[in-house]
Amino acid sequence: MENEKILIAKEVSISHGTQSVVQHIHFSMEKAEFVYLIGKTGSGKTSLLKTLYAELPLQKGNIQLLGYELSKLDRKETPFLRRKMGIVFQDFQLLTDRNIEENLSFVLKATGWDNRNKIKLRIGQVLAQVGLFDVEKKMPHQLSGGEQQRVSIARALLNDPILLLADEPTGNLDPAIANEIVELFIRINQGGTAIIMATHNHFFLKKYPARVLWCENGQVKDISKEEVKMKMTEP
Ligand SMILES: Nc1ncnc2c1ncn2[C@@H]1O[C@H](COP(=O)(O)OP(=O)(O)OP(=O)(O)O)[C@@H](O)[C@H]1O
Repeated sequence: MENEKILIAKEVSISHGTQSVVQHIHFSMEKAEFVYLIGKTGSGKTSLLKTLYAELPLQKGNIQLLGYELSKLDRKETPFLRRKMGIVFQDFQLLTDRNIEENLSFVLKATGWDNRNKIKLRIGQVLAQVGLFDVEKKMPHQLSGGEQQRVSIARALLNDPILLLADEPTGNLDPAIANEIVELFIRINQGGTAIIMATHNHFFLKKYPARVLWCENGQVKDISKEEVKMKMTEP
């Protein structure tokens, strides 16, 4: 269906104890959209992504996400919501004592996969999707940072998510590798997966333009290409 909304956030406020992070924000997202969530350190990007991933309970407002209403989410429903999403972190978060195949099969087994051949096949598919071959038996430390981030993206793709959340996924990578990772996200998005990529790096906006949600002063707002240009020239 065209213009199908996968996320509708209304009157959402997020706080940590008495510290308010964002107030009364509204935004929505359609199927297969690519959205940058841009904002300085501390502006609330991670808190918003954690709320979407149901890691932080939604205290104020409503978020309809992939068929669930987060303000009414039952704890038992959380794994089912998460199965429709993938998440990628700045620091990869691979299990350092297991090889790549074991890192990925761990997630599949935890989400109900039990057929060894199907598990092997799926792992090969997602690794190929992120451009990695013959890495199954390697340990995370035997891979470069960029390769480790590709593995973590492969892990996020295992259950064919509708929405991928990426929190500063290029923060630990040098610029050339960071560009390759953004290009990979764009390819994944072109395959139909919606993506929210949080970053404080404005340079991607110029090279890879897309919709921008700007996070500043407790607000999260859609901004136009012109506003993006103006913000990028601000000191
Ligand atoms: N668990 C927590 N307890 C208390 N305050 C928190 C917690 N997590 C974040 N904060 C505060 O909330 C505000 C928003 O933080 P958040 O991590 O969401 O911002 P961010 O835009 O993702 O920043 P960064 O780019 O540094 O990750 C900050 O002032 C931070 O100190």
